[in-house]
Amino acid sequence: MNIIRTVRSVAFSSIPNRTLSTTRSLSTPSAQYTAFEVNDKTGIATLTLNRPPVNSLNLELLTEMRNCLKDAETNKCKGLIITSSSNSVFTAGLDLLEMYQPQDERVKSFWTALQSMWMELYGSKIPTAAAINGHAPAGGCLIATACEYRVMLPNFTIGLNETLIGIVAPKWFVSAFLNVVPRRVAEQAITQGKLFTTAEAHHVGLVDDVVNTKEEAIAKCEQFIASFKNVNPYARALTKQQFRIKELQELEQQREKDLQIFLGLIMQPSVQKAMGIYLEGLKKKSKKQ
Ligand SMILES: CCCCCCCCCCCCC/C=C/C(=O)SCCNC(=O)CCNC(=O)[C@H](O)C(C)(C)COP(=O)(O)OP(=O)(O)OC[C@H]1O[C@@H](n2cnc3c(N)ncnc32)[C@H](O)[C@@H]1OP(=O)(O)O
Repeated sequence: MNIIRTVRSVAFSSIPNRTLSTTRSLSTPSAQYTAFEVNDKTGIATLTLNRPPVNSLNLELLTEMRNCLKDAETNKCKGLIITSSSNSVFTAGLDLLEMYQPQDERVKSFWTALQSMWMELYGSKIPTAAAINGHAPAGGCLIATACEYRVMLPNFTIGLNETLIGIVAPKWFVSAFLNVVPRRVAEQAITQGKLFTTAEAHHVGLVDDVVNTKEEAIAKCEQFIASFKNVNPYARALTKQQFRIKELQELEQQREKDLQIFLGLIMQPSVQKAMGIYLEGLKKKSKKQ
């Protein structure tokens, strides 16, 4: 048994407030794209996405995220904060290269990993918060809306822009978005593929707060998590479940169908063509910078 395994077995509810070190890493030695740390004093876990240049969500990153989410719950962390190691991108959403001219088995594992990660995050028993310290299009917005609280830094963008790429945001992407913004705003924005600026996102309620630095964003998330300190965690988890069970059950029961719909859509020649053009545009823009 290595040190990391020993740490993993610690339940944070049993750690007194006066532990010596500030944070401890729970990342597995094989973690490539994430850093996962727990603050000894608060018991709050921070999952930092770290896949330069833009944290695009590939199979490996999604799998690591899911493992961290499970660990946070198993270790009875007081809450979980998701953030990014980049100064300008929270996550660029799904890795388009996983869906463009994909390999059969890999693309299936990729979508299945996305479903699993989302169900783990959306259904997490512990309080979850997103410190959005950069752009959060599409899959980035999906992660943010799966959390219970969002705080964002100024002058970035967030939203479900799938229609601009010629793809469709699945129902479970939409339902989480609908939890935080009014239906009318959601329908218009998602059909337009609208990316909201931070200020617009705050105005429509897509993010709860706006702050100027990553440190302030983390502090806001900690405050949100601390707001449950007098609440029974079991009662809290069951109450949260009542709000979220419908979407979770729906996806759980329809996982295979959802996968087949995804494959059917992305494998259409017109969709592949649109994705290719979009990727080309991103590459051209990146070369100009
Ligand atoms: C009847 C129907 C029922 C419903 C059916 C549903 C079926 C389901 C269908 C499928 C659903 C899929 C859902 C998809 C969700 C997604 O998340 S798709 C991804 C969407 N993401 C984006 O559009 C963001 C694109 N990226 C950007 O806009 C910018 O990169 C940025 C995030 C704003 C950052 O800008 P900047 O810092 O300037 O970086 P760049 O220079 O642009 O990029 C650097 C390199 O990274 C590459 N890249 C960027 N984003 C991605 C990405 N998402 N995937 C892969 N690669 C990406 C970019 O090309 C650059 O590469 P190089 O040129 O090689 O350096």
